[in-house]
Amino acid sequence: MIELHNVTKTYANGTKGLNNINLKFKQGEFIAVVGLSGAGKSTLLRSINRLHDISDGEILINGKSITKAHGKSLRMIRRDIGMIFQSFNLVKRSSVLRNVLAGRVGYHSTMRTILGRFPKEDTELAFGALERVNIAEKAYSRADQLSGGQQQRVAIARVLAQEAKIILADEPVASLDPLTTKQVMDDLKRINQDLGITTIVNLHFIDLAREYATRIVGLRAGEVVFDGPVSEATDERFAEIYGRPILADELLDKQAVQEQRGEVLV
Ligand SMILES: Nc1ncnc2c1ncn2[C@@H]1O[C@H](COP(=O)(O)OP(=O)(O)OP(=O)(O)O)[C@@H](O)[C@H]1O
Repeated sequence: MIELHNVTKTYANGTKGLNNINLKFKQGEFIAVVGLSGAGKSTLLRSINRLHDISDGEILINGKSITKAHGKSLRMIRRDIGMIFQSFNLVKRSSVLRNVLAGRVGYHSTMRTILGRFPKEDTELAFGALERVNIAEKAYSRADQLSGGQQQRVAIARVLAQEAKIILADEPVASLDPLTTKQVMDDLKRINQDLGITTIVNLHFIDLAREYATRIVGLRAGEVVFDGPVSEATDERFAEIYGRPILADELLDKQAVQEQRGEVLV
């Protein structure tokens, strides 16, 4: 369970990234967070694993306050939370396997991980993770020799090797083409269903959010303006929330169709 109680994040320049947010996410949920650019989606995800310190309120992860934790207890809470980024965040010149093993650093001493001495069980875990996202054959390739979709799968495998109980994915498909986007979203969904990992994904495309999530949270100007099941997250409802109709570039399928036809997006 992830609980946000009256969470506000004010940046140093006075901008309110989040304004008095209250949310609860149950174990195993697949949540899509949607909203226009600047709505606070990244701030929300980065606050949950405390990449950002919040200014007010409290965030609890399985009953433990990540807001108040420090030292070893903070590291222990963070070990259960895996992060996936738009830009993959791999060590490009390292092998795929080494990148996936990086998910194990929270379990060992710094010296051991610097020397790259991971136990045999970790290597087995890493291969299992790569198999789950269907790229075990790439284990010894250099990360930067892989396509964007494959690199994002390595990032997913790294989170699996971490044995994370929560996955936070910040626009994980924003750098990918529509076909690869669906493959990566399929991986995230399968992992969510097979392993019961709570998954929170920031998405730009509303139709993609509807296709994969079970619950949608809509943000506007740092506030929750929608929180409900996919069935209620209609284009009409979002048009109301955004104060204007949904644009083609907010729908993946429409965008793909228009791109194929060589049409200009409106
Ligand atoms: N480091 C920062 N300093 C000051 N303001 C920031 C900082 N990071 C984000 N903001 C502001 O906080 C608000 C929320 O930003 P955030 O990046 O969370 O939005 P977002 O919904 O993820 O948007 P995008 O899809 O463009 O990434 C915006 O007004 C943004 O300009």
